Amino acid sequence: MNEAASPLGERLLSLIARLRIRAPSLRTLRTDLLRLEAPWQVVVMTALAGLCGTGIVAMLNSSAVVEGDADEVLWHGLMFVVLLLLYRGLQRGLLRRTAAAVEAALDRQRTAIAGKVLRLDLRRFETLPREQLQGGLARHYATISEAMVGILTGLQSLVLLVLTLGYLATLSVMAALLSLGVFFILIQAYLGKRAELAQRMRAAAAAESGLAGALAELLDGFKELRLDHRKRAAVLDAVDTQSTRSGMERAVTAGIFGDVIVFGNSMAYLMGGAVVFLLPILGSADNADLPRLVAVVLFLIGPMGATVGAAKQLATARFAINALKEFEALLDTLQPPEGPPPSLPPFRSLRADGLCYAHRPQGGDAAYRVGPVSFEVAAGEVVFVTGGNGSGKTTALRVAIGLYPPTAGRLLLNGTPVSDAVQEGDAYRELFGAVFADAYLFRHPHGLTDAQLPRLRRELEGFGIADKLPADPRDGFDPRTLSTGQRKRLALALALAEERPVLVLDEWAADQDPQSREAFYRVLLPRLRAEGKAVIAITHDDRYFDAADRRYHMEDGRMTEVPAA
Ligand SMILES: Nc1ncnc2c1ncn2[C@@H]1O[C@H](COP(=O)(O)OP(=O)(O)OP(=O)(O)O)[C@@H](O)[C@H]1O
Repeated sequence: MNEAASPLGERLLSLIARLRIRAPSLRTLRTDLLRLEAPWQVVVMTALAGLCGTGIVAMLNSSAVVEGDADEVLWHGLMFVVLLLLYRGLQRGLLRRTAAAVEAALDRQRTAIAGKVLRLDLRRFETLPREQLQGGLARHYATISEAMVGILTGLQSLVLLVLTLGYLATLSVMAALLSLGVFFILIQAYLGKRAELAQRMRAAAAAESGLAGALAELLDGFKELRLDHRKRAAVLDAVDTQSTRSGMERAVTAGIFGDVIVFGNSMAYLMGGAVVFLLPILGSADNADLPRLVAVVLFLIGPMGATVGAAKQLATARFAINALKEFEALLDTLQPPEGPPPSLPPFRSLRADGLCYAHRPQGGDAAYRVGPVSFEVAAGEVVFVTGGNGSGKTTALRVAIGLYPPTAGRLLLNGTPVSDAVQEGDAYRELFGAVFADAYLFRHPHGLTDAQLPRLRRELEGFGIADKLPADPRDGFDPRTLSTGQRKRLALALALAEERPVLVLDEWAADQDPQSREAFYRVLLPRLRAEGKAVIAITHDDRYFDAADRRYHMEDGRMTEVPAA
């Protein structure tokens, strides 16, 4: 579609992000318009719609209608119908076109941000708060979409307001000046509340994040909560506290907006009052003109209300657009350098030589250190990594397979040191097929080629779970319909089907029944060895330590080689 190539949506979003309501002066108005680079199609259509709207008022209010000249009335009536149709067509076109363009821009923005999140390395990804990720990938877009129609209608109303004021000036300059004065008072009232509004919106966003955290506990811990009424009460209490806080913040924000809107409405009536009661005193209008002037002023009330009402949507959308911008800027600072994808020689061996790594919370001291870690594995070898809970096995392997960057030491591939650029590249990480202890299963066999599907089927049959998946796994499956052990089998079958030279397994057999565990150590591992795979397996199964060619033991983050059996 045309929209995809057009930057209209992006320009509208940028316009909204930068749109500031401030005390108007000709100088700021001019620089604003230049800086905003408002898309000309939208400007032209808005101006035309505004002209039509003003024309409608002029027709309704023409002296001919007031004086009852039949021919003129007919002519003005026809003009009225034409203008009304035009006005409706332009408004509809404008709303549809701009809404579609903004949605397309939001779609592109979300895809770009998701791409940037996916390029992050694991260490940096883990530093991003969950709420910020949810906002940057989902919540803010909905907020902007919902605010869009109100903002666009408000912008149209503002143009209509200005043009109708111009029309009013042709009837009575003093009446137009009085109305303009009232409008300025209204803008000043909004400006007086702006700082408080911004502060309240930030507080509401923080409260919303707290609520999202409490709700995540309610959903993720549902099973545990079903078993314990005290836990349920505690979680409900947390949800209630956060929900009340969030609701209060929103109510205060709505109250401030409400004040502005109510003030705006009364100001609009004040405009009518000023014209009726002040103009004759100021001697600027004949009493005969007053009904026409009042009619125009009353007509201004609608657009004025819509313009003031749009201020809330504008502030909300601006807040969300700026939050997205900040999130994207943060992602940009965390992006790894783009290097040419290095091609690697066929895998023969991998050696870790004194690798070290420190878990470091953002800006803080190292929370936990792993290292030095040294081990070796070659094609056709099985090595085990053993050690107590928290001794650093998982972390050590994450460093070795390129998920965490080492702070010291080096990796050697086929005896050649692996450069930082290679270690950070996809080609290095794609040497490894992995089943993590908390393996995540996608609903489709992403990444598997057609040629790899027959192997997947064979492995699924070998694990006795072929009937749990559709005949063609590309049709998708629901991992929740599998037991814990079956999920691990599916994860291993998928990893085997990928045919990567090194297989990394984190306590894979821990969830398996005794027969499957026996088959894993006595049948599968020898088969993989015979296929020429290198296998690195973390295990606590001391009964089967003899199934490895070598065993490395970890204690307090340090790794040493010990006899396999
Ligand atoms: N993201 C993190 N930030 C800070 N510390 C962490 C992080 N991940 C792990 N740790 C710490 O690193 C240490 C090693 O964890 P690791 O998961 O590597 O242990 P493990 O030997 O695999 O344990 P287990 O056998 O229980 O799986 C633990 O003390 C853990 O608290």
